[in-house]
Amino acid sequence: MVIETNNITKFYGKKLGCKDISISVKEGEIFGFLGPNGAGKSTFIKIMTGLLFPTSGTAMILGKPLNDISVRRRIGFLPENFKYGEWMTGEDLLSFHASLYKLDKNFVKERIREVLSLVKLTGHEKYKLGTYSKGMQQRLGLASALLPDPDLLFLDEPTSALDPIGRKEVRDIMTELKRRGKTILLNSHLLSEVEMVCDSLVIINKGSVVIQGDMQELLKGEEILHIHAEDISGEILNMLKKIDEKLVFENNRISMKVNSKDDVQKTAAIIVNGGGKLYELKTQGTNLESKFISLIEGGDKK
Ligand SMILES: Nc1ncnc2c1ncn2[C@@H]1O[C@H](COP(=O)(O)OP(=O)(O)OP(=O)(O)O)[C@@H](O)[C@H]1O
Repeated sequence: MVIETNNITKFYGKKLGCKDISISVKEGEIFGFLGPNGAGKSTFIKIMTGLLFPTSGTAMILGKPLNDISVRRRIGFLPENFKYGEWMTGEDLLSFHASLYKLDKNFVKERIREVLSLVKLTGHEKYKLGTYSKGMQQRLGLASALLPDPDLLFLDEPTSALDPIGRKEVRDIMTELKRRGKTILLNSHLLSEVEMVCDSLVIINKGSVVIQGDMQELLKGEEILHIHAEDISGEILNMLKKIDEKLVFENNRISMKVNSKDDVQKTAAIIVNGGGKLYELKTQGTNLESKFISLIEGGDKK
């Protein structure tokens, strides 16, 4: 495991930041770290990157305990809403960060050339940051986090301010980094994006873990069936309600939950054998957004 935490808890005085967070992040995966505003995500990321001390709990990062300073060189961090001086050029910024990372001077130029190429900013390094678009600034932030060639990257909302093209560019970089064997912990509110790139995820709410696991596993199972049919009798409806008692029937359209492929086939048979005219039947898997909302809202009602 690249990250293994054990009951990480942080109190700011009496105020809870996060509580008993135990997660496992595997090598080479993109791990989604999700939760509503104020859930405790930034608190946890700050603890992992050494910017905050936990009140209690332990963690191993890249095989070393949390407070081991040697690990910091192997970690890259792109904070949320970072802001750099507009008067600097891209090259100035990367050189400055390379000196903070204490990179070998003989190797800095070559490394800057590499990270610029990775984030597709080659040729822009002599321009001032004030002339960069938000997408370019974000990619430069990523380039800076990549300078020490980290094994583990923490990305805090890397695409929230970007348009769809900018998001795709950052997504492509994440995929390329994963291809190179890097591990990424991604904090994002853009759930469709998380669904596209992440292998596993954790959702936290009010400081605590609500659910965690493999993305495919978490989204497996329940599917929604959308049906267009005419001549749906009360008898057909009653039989369909045995599959989903909360189904919705309106204007010759039925939406219902099914748990297996068998249920899909059974549904079609009930309609056709009952004399209904079936025009369309399609399945839609549970998406991360609906799962997220049901978990968070369900938790709030408790
Ligand atoms: N420096 C601080 N002092 C006191 N309370 C804090 C501090 N930083 C965060 N908190 C509190 O800790 C809780 C978790 O905040 P945190 O910023 O970690 O959440 P988050 O999930 O990152 O939220 P967002 O998605 O809005 O960035 C919140 O209730 C917040 O008010």
